[in-house]
Amino acid sequence: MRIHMVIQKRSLFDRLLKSCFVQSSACLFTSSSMAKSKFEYVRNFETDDSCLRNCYIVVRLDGRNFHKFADQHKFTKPNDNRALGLMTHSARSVMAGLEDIVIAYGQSDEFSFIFKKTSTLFKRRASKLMTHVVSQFSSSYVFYWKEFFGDQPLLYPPGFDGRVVLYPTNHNLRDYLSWRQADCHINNLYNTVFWTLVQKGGLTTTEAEDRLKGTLAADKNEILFSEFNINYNNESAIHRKGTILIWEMQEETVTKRTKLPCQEETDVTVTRNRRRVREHHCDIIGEQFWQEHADILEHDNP
Ligand SMILES: Nc1nc2c(ncn2[C@@H]2O[C@H](COP(=O)(O)OP(=O)(O)OP(=O)(O)O)[C@@H](O)[C@H]2O)c(=O)[nH]1
Ligand SMILES: [Mg+2]
Ligand SMILES: [Mg+2]
Repeated sequence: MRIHMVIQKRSLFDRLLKSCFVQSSACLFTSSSMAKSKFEYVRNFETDDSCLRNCYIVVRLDGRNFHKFADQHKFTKPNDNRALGLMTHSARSVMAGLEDIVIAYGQSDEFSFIFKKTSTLFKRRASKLMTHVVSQFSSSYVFYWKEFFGDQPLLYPPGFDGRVVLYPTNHNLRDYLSWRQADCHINNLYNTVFWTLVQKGGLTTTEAEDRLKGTLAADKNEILFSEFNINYNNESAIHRKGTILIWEMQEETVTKRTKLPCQEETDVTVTRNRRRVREHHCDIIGEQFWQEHADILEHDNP
């Protein structure tokens, strides 16, 4: 009985204390619109992560543990076009929402988004830029999953990591993109030979691995050509080169039904130029792509 009383007193005391606290803190917020709460100082713990001016801002995301994710969702080997299509569709959704992205490049489970040098989006704060890109991409990946994978259910929520890298010159940025495309080429050539040896050559995965140990690109091309009559250069460009997304002006013709005063309703054809994201699967290491799309890169600073 005594214990019960003590507990009751204690909870009454707690409630009183709580109500006092709520009233006093409410006071802090409402007494004057200029007043700041005593907690305001914690803002100062935030660090300034704004990206250096005059640099391209690259946000690269990459699927978390996609080796396992691909196995569990029965991705075809070495390349799954449903998976690549979904990656590209999600990247388009990122670009559509963030117009300062001038080019994006994707392969395998990764995508890089390049913001123009002069972008002032989110005050160039790295964390804001990166989280917007990665969250928009991730939610799109899940949202559009069924459109690409049909009856294959999504078994668990996939995750993507993100990083921000700054490149001060066009030369650096082009080398960055060349690095990613070279990576795509190296991995795809290896995977193509590896899975051809397994799927068409009847080798076990261990035997195929042993066979490829120490081989150069020329050796891999030779195995494909002489043993399987496959010319690697004729393999699909999306797998060899990856995916490049850029903005391009596209003429769009729409028919509108209009009615002028004192006239009957008529169909009027209107043509306008619209900015659209276009997909390419070409070489971006050489000069040609950059000459054909000279507006992507800004002039280097003097
Ligand atoms: N079968 C198949 N697997 C793919 C495809 N695209 C990506 N993957 C898998 O995804 C992996 C991506 O490589 P990484 O990003 O280096 O490795 P990860 O397993 O995602 O690991 P972390 O990125 O470090 O979390 C590849 O090694 C493949 O196993 C595809 O089209 N088909
Ligand atoms: Mg990954
Ligand atoms: Mg990867």
